[in-house]
This record gives sequence, structure tokens and C-alpha cells, in this order.
Amino acid sequence: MTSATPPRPARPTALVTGATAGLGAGFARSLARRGHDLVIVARDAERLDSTAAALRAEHGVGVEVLAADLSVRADLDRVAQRVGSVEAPVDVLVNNAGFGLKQRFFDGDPADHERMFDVLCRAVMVLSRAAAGAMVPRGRGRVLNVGSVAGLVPGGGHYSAAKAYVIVLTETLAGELRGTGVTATVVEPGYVRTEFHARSGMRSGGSSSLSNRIWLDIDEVVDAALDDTFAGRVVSVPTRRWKAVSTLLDVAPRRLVSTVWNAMPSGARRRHPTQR
Ligand SMILES: NC(=O)C1=CN([C@@H]2O[C@H](COP(=O)(O)OP(=O)(O)OC[C@H]3O[C@@H](n4cnc5c(N)ncnc54)[C@H](OP(=O)(O)O)[C@@H]3O)[C@@H](O)[C@H]2O)C=CC1
Ligand SMILES: CC(=O)[C@H](N)C(=O)O
Repeated sequence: MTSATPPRPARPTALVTGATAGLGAGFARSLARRGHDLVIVARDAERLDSTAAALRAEHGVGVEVLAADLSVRADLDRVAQRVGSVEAPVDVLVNNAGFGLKQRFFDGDPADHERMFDVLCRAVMVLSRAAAGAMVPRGRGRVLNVGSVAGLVPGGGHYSAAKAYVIVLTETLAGELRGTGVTATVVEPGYVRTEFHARSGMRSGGSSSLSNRIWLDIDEVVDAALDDTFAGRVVSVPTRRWKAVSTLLDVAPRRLVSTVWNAMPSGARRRHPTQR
């Protein structure tokens, strides 16, 4: 009797947008460690290829590369088709890609604000719907959307409004998915040391003890978010200190919140250059 080696059970597949830097690269690494094959999405094709090679070498998982600018509808449609695939199902969707704008909502190039809406809001909406539509018939799946504590604050510019949209949309989706075997989670990080602030022309925290208490590391955010996602929790606020901040933001007077937020490191950087 031959002892044929049983076929390896197929690994679940996770699709991560913005997977070449910062939190997205952290999500890709952690999901690979947790036994997922990956589909990684970003604009920079070369960086996608090098990220994929490193993930394959370090974790021995399958990695598909999908170069796409989520502000371009045709590109977003390609990603939505991949998320909605029946033949090659995506089991976990991480809507992570995003950026900031260092200008007031009514300042700057309208195209920048439209791009922010397209990437931070429209892409999250389109991909969340594609994922839910494909996952519900299978009775299983996870959607993780990256919001921000800034989404709890009236005063972080267009960015805060975009993140507020992601928070409420995800909570809505989570309610609609109850009982289907599919879950939706929104993670609301505080400040995290990534490329985000440099890309947006903002200063990130220094190395003072206060900065070290305010600023988070990528892995502590990613691990908390994925633990909450796989536990089916709807809202994930990594670290106790930022949980305390988000609780305060929920109950404090809105005008006070806006003033305090803009006095904090990142909010101040969002003030118009002419503002002192
Ligand atoms: N850093 C922080 O303090 C916090 C960040 N967040 C959120 O976390 C998420 C990740 O940000 P973070 O890791 O900090 O940022 P990074 O700048 O480090 O990484 C951004 C990633 O998104 C990709 N990306 C940017 N624009 C597009 C686009 N148009 N289409 C496709 N991919 C794109 C980038 O790749 P490429 O340029 O190749 O496209 C890159 O992989 C964002 O949604 C951000 O709002 C939330 C709270 C705190
Ligand atoms: C990038 C973020 O979301 C952070 N909370 C900030 O406002 O800088």
C-alpha cells in the first residue's frame, strides 16, 4: 500500500492594498506568518516585485503581485475582480492603502482631494462590497479596513472626514454581515512610524519620551488589528493608551477635540503653511 503524501491543504489567501510600505507591508508579513498566501497591491511595480520576493523567501508562501493605482477606476476594477474571484477566492481583504494631505480642506489642488476620496473612501467601498459579495456565499471571510483615530476628530482636514467614512461604513457592513460567517473590522491606529508623514510632507515624532509614548510601531498595530479581525471584533484600537484617547474623543466636546488634536504633532502639521 503506497503511503501517498496527502495533498497540502490550500492556504487561505489575503489581499492587502498598500502592501509595499508601512502598515501594509506589516500586514503582508504578519498574514504570511499566519499561513496565508498573498495578493499584494500598490502602484510601484518594482517595489511590489521586491516585496513579493522577500515574502516568498522568508515565509515560503505564494505571493501574487497586482500593480494598481486605486485612484484610477480601471485599476480599481481589476483589483475588485481579483477580490471577487470564485476560482481563486480571497479569504481576507485588508483595505490599507492611503495617504495624507498637508493642507486645509478648502485649500490646494481639487485633484488632490478627489484622489484622497478615491483612494481612502471609494476604493474601500468598492473592494469591501466585492469582498462581501464573494465571501457571503462561501460562508466565511474577513474584511479589515484601516481607519484612524483621526476619523474620530472634526479637525484633521479632509483626511479625518475620509477616515470617519471608513469607520462608519465598516461598522455598517459588520452589522449587515452578522450571521453570515463573514466579519468586518475597522482598525483605528494613532500615530505610527511609517512613510506616511514623510510622503505627506509632515514631520513624524522625534525620539523624546513623549513622542515614544504617542507614536506606535508597525508590528504592535498590525498584530492587534489582525488579532481583533480574526476574533471578529468590529472596532480595533491598538494599545491601551490610544484606546484611552479614543474613549476621550468619544465623550469630549467636539470643538475642544478639534483644538487639542490640531495642537498635537500630526494635526499641527496639517495646518495651512500661512497659519502660525
Ligand atoms: N502612519 C500613521 O500614523 C497612520 C496611518 N493610517 C492609515 O494606514 C494606512 C497605511 O498608511 P501607512 O502605512 O502609514 O502609509 P505609507 O505611506 O507607509 O504606505 C502607503 C502604502 O499605500 C500605497 N499607496 C499609496 N497611494 C496608493 C494608490 N493611489 N493606489 C495604490 N496604493 C497606494 C503605497 O504604495 P505606492 O506608493 O507604491 O502606491 C504604500 O504601499 C493608510 O490608510 C493611513 O491613512 C492610520 C492611522 C495612523
Ligand atoms: C496618519 C494618521 O492617521 C495619524 N492619526 C495622523 O493624523 O497623523
